[in-house]
Amino acid sequence: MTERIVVVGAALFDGDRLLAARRSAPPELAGRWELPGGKVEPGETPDAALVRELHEELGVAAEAVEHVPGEWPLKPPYVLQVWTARLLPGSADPKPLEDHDELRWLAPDELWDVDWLDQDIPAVREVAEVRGAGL
Ligand SMILES: Nc1nc2c([nH]c(=O)n2[C@H]2C[C@H](O)[C@@H](COP(=O)(O)OP(=O)(O)OP(=O)(O)O)O2)c(=O)[nH]1
Repeated sequence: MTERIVVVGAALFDGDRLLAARRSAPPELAGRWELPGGKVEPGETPDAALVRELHEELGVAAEAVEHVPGEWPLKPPYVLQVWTARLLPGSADPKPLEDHDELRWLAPDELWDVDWLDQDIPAVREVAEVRGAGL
């Protein structure tokens, strides 16, 4: 049995704009853009992990909204799952506190203006589809 560890990525929306985060580490990922998030810890639900990671990495209070169908392989044993998310009323604005050195809110026509990690491209495409479908 191979071990499988879920990494949750947040498709954090403000209206129709999606937050993209530029990684500052490790060297092989630095400079590329991703959905903020991280590894689900043992005993933790993915949506709780997402709320925790968004607080640690961006300093925001957010909630998971919907699971985006699909699962994308990362470097084994990791797999990426994605939830849409939104900021709670009164949350601070996101800041790149940990793991990232720049953030961008992308309008729908700017979705492909950043250099996403290769493995995030199919996930972002799926996010765009479910949002287009009115999720
Ligand atoms: N968070 C996140 N990680 C991703 C994405 N795409 C992708 O390949 N990864 C990779 C980068 C890392 O190797 C791994 C997640 O690591 P992480 O550094 O974000 O997770 P973490 O905060 O829990 O890490 P740690 O420092 O506590 O170990 O998944 C993505 O869209 N979001």
